[in-house]
Amino acid sequence: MAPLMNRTIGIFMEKLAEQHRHKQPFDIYALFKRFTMDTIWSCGLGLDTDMQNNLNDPYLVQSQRVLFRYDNAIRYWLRYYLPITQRFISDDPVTWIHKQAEHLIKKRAELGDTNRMDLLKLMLESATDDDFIDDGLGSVVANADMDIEAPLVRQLTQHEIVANIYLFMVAGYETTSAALAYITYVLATHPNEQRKLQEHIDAHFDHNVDQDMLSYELISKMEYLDMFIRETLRMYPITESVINRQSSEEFHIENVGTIPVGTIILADIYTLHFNSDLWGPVDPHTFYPERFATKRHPLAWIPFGAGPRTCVGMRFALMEIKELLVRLLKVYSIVDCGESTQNKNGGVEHFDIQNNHIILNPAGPKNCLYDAISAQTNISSNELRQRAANHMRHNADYYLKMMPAYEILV
Ligand code: HEM
Repeated sequence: MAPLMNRTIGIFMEKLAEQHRHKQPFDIYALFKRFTMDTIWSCGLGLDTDMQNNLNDPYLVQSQRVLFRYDNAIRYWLRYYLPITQRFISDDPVTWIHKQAEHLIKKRAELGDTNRMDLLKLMLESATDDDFIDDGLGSVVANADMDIEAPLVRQLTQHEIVANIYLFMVAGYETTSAALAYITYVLATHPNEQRKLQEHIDAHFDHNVDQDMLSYELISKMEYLDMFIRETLRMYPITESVINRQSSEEFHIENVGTIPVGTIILADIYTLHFNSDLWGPVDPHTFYPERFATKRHPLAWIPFGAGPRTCVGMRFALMEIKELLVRLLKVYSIVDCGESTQNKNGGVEHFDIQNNHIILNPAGPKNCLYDAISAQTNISSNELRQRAANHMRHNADYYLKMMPAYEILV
């Protein structure tokens, strides 16, 4: 997969260089989104897309529409209740992607064995021609005799491969680009930590020799880089409402009460990630990557979830983020353009960290999360921030008591 990712990172660096030539602040989050979409289609699904150059790329357009839920809901409603509108309304994006996925599988099968190592190839290698596999694992009813992990011999039907292609696209695009945006935000607002990270990268990299991707082995040895990303995801977890489970049996928690069967339990990730007992002695509100050098509770950090249903793309996402950051920070520095953009004399010289520096508009929490939700609802982003803060306060005590139960459940 490395050469495939190298290609999309290469294009990203070209786009960055183009922006750099303008010497103007810009929104790097938009570039991250195109980069992650390009990477997931290319490394995961075997297409040589060029979404970073071509904003009209149909895969980019349709994939982004999938994520715009209200648009889809209205489309569905119209097509269902007013069939006459079907002629005028284009296919919904989900169907479009499913059709493309079927086409991709067929094309790959016709090509036979190729050298291209991507997710699709791995899935096809474990495919079966059967339409349905009755292994009992599709059942939602808990079964004491059932293994938690699927047996290794388990094969994938064509339908499952199509569904997985779709799932990877949805799960792997916005998450990773938002993570990159938060990291950029932290870099811009913590110049000392940024310098430290750049020195760390320089120490592992020979600038004169290494132009391409770092090997998996080398990048795995870069501990500070790893801690930097983990600390960012601790403070800015992307998917705070995704990690939930349903209790399959009744259980009791001291000082809380009895939790009935079927209760949906949502992990309150903010409370967990900002708990000073779990993350001290340095204040959890301080950005301090070195806190990861100390061994913590195994469930204290869960931006990718936990247990058998943990994020399957975690390693991929971390690798993608690391490779991109190494390339980016080798050449550029990220500069907060908040006040400096207001300065008519230019703030560039002021932040002379490396020879080749750039002002980027860091897409921080403001840009990434609340504004995106706000755009899809009628709730202002300030109101959403307020609600999130209240939610965190309200849940703090309760969640702490829930922790041991959560440990059992995952
Ligand atoms: C920074 C990036 C990412 C974050 C923060 C993230 C986070 C998560 C979280 C919290 C879950 C739910 C886990 C649970 O309930 O315990 C999840 C599930 C999942 N993620 Fe990710 N993810 C990221 C990147 C990716 C990527 C790049 C892919 C695909 C290549 C991916 C594919 C999936 C899939 C398929 C699931 C469902 C797993 C299952 O239910 O068995 N994710 N992710």
